[in-house]
Amino acid sequence: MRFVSVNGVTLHHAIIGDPARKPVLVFVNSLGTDFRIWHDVADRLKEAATILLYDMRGHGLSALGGKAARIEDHAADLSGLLDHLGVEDAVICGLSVGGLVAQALYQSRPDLVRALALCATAHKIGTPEMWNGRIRAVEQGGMESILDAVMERWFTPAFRSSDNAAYAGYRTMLVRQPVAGYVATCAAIRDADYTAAATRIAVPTLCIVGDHDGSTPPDLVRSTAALVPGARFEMIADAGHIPCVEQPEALCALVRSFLLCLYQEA
Ligand SMILES: O=C(O)CCC(=O)CC(=O)O
Repeated sequence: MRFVSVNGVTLHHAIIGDPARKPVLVFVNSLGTDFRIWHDVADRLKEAATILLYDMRGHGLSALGGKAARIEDHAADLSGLLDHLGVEDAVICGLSVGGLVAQALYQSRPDLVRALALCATAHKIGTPEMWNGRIRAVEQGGMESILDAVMERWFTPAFRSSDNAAYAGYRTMLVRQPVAGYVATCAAIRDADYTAAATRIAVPTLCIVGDHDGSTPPDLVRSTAALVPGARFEMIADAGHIPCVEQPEALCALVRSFLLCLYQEA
């Protein structure tokens, strides 16, 4: 467990392996989660890559930061963290809003990005009306008020069984995220549109989605892949919005073969 101050924000992160060793694989969490969602994936991929995990500001043990952060501010946090660690070229795997941050990082600091693994994410997520409604609900009723609806988008019915302890754990993860961090990140997603930027991505890109994803459905992720020149699209069976939790083995197989192609070519 490590902490560093970047752009005046304390970021909680963890490194598995030596950051000087390639490839470095960075995982960026989704809205309402923290880097523990990557545990099963990191464990499986630690032989293939050095792994960097961090909590986006306003989530997990990272600080909220002093102002309403846009996706570009989150990308600046990530570039600051990579600069601090001396990582010069990394594969960025971002889940949902984490994938928006990955796209923003590529826009602002393409020198840091060897490739993109865009997981359950898109060039644009949701509508302003949807995000404003979500923000209002959380401000008025707290995280509990959205819990059941979020879980239906995140996980398949099979995972949402009452005797699944992991399901209970991820419910707790969501309700324990700070309201201020959650709301600020909803606003950042609402205001982000990488449609034009996606057409200018010139690094290898893998777009992945779960077949039961209720937050960024397969057709949306497929349309993002179609915007990015040469991007590959893959769908994982029996997974909702958080395939790193529900189907870590399938996700790892895709990421492992992506890494293999990248570093064999180099
Ligand atoms: O997961 C994200 O980062 C944003 C997409 C979303 O709305 C997730 C959810 O359904 O709560």
